[in-house]
Amino acid sequence: MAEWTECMNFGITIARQASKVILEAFRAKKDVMLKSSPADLVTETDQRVEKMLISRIRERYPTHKFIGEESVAAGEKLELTDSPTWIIDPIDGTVNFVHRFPFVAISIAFAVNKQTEFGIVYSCVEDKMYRAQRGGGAFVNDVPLHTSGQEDITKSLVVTEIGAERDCLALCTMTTNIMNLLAIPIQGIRAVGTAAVDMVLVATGGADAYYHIGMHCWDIAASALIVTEAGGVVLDTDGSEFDMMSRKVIAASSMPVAKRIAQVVRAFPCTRDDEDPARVNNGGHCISSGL
Ligand SMILES: O=P(O)(O)OC[C@@]1(O)O[C@H](CO)[C@@H](O)[C@@H]1O
Ligand SMILES: [Mg+2]
Ligand SMILES: [Mg+2]
Repeated sequence: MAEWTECMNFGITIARQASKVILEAFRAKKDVMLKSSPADLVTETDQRVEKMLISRIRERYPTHKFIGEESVAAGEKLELTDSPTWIIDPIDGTVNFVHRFPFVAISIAFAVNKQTEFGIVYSCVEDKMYRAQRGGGAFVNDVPLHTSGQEDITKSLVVTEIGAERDCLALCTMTTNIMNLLAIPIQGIRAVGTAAVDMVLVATGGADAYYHIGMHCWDIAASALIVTEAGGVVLDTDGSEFDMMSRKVIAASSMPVAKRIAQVVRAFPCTRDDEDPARVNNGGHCISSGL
């Protein structure tokens, strides 16, 4: 664990440097481009920040590998090997960034032998640096994090997102999931607009669970470790073992809450992140039957 502390501290330093670029652009006029749907946005700042992060890391660690959201969008192969790999979302919450909705995060995970060794989520506008090292606990601005420990779904506040999909199957599936959870009943549904921040809210105890279908490994690899190091549970939406490439996740305060959500939530068909992009419709989004 201590072996990668120096890497994590470097990641925190460059996340703070990148945040300055994001916050300066946050207030400026933006040129917005579309990716896989009218709600899947990217800006020049996303691309510039990712290039900046990768070049600074590559300069210091020339043998390390990268999985970056915007590099993959530009055609780079998404492959997690046993090599030390930085998994980066330069701006998680680009729709928020474009609208100046004040929740945008830089998400940086670091994996070796396909196991996440540390995760960093920097919520830039809030100036909250969430971090965790495997086996070392989870922190926000150096204050220890603990989940709520809530075991009763009827006393739970659940975070999710509608995501960028706009086809009927995805929208029907996601709204039905929300309706079925509310009918249990749970005490509320919230959506921040960034999967990384949604998930670290579970680590803070401010939310009791987060679930989503359709996000990518770069959105959640860092926050998944932050949740487990804060005493939480991270599973696939079907209740099986979490796999950052599956594009389906439940993060919860406890196993009973996680399992209860897995009983209720249904997923729409989603190609894995590490599947051949040629098999994927909509340029990387989930395949739907187009009902
Ligand atoms: O594209 P971005 O900004 O990096 O990611 C935005 C995001 O957090 O929003 C969606 C939920 O609305 C998730 O699928 C995705 O993780
Ligand atoms: Mg993202
Ligand atoms: Mg992003």
